[in-house]
Amino acid sequence: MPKQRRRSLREAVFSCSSPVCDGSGRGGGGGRTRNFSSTEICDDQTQMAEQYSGQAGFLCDGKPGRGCLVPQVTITSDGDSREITEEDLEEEVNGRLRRKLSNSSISSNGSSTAFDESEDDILSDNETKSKGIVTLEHLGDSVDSGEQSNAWWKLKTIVHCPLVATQRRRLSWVQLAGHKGSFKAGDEGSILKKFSENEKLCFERLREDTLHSFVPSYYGMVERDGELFLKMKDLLANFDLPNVMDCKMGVRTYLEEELVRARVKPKLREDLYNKMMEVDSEAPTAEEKKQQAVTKPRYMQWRESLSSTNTLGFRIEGIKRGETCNTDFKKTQSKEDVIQVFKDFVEGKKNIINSYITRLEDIKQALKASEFFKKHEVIGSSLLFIHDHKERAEVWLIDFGKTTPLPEGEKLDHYRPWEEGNREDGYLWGLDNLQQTLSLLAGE
Ligand SMILES: O=P(O)(O)O[C@H]1[C@H](O)[C@@H](OP(=O)(O)O)[C@H](OP(=O)(O)O)[C@@H](OP(=O)(O)O)[C@H]1O
Ligand SMILES: Nc1ncnc2c1ncn2[C@@H]1O[C@H](COP(=O)(O)OP(=O)(O)O)[C@@H](O)[C@H]1O
Repeated sequence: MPKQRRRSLREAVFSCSSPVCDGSGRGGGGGRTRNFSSTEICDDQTQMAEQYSGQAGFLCDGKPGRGCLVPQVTITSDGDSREITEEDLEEEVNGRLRRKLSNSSISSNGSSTAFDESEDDILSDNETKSKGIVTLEHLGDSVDSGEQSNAWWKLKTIVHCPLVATQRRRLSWVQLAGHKGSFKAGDEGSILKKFSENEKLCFERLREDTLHSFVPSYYGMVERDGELFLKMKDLLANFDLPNVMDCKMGVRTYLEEELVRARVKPKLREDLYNKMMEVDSEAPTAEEKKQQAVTKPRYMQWRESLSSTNTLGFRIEGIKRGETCNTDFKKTQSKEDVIQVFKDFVEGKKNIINSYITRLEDIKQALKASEFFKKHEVIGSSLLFIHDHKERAEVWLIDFGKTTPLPEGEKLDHYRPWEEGNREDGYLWGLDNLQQTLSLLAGE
């Protein structure tokens, strides 16, 4: 998700093109979240809950032999959370909201369009960098150090505790990709994702689209502790210790405008250079080594060519399987490797593979019928695969932070190869390949 998400509540409220909350009550109404009290869990876990309390969340790391930190969002110090309502509009008019939010960390000079920051504006602080930045120190006790050479990390402390189902669920929420600190726990069955104007608009448009039943329900904007969030259905909520896979779709993972921006005003990124070096110290060119930095498109293109993004039109970002989690798939490129990863993920269970195949076909039909899909460049969006031991299996479309509308009257077919200017994303080509991959697995 792009960094443009930090905008003031004022801008967000006034730029809202449709009613702020859908009024469906699906998200639990008042939006006040429930504190995870340590008295609700067994004594052994009290300390753990306190330790996690207030963290932004755990994130899978992606480094071989480094930790995967699962459920940060599940136990947060709740703070005050409320939905942004029509009343806020009035309060804003009366100038009171600003005072209420005087300690807010939201920037008050956010941009007016979704992606109009210069390269310089993008990501200068650690907090907003994407996965790979992990609050490892907080998970020390739950990581089995005997497995440090293994990309799969156990989450022993977390899942072996004698908790009731809801508590177990809360403790097993996982963020497999994306930006550290993006998510917080919402009230029952919902999660909060850091506000992005662009993603909000997508959610609003998707409500009216054929795709709506394949996208997490959107419950509107909420404000918590002075920060804005999008409230949505927690797709893991109805599963018992689910296995989860994030597959990033498309042949391209950056926006054309990011490319243009990098050309006009290149921003050399040391953090991306370091991420590159961690995977392959031979990857940077001599010049990049000298600069100890790369541009974002260069990094993104390298990630695409290393993984299956360019060759298959999708890539595996991360997996949680049982008690373990792995985001070390940066070099998973060949069809055979991808099949093997899926095979391990579904533990060879045909029912699950078949449910996934059916669901993907339904998704494809919905995409082909979707007005939204025709008119949007879908970049960086993922399919989230979820199943559990009862062999329930679902696939959902998530992450619309970089899904952008085309100019009026233009359409994409999502199959054509990308050339700069045509804005094609290869989404359907990737979906065909994904379906084919699962069919090959089903036929084994
Ligand atoms: O997966 P790794 O190799 O860590 O690279 C990440 C992902 O591509 C992020 O996309 P996503 O959020 O879809 O996972 C992207 O965020 P954007 O979505 O903002 O492009 C990050 O850009 P920066 O956040 O600029 O570092 C980039 O560093
Ligand atoms: N609605 C949801 N329900 C459950 N998990 C989710 C949901 N949305 C996102 N996630 C988890 O969070 C991760 C990152 O989400 P994403 O929207 O891609 O964040 P970002 O915009 O920071 O890239 C996903 O890989 C998935 O594990």
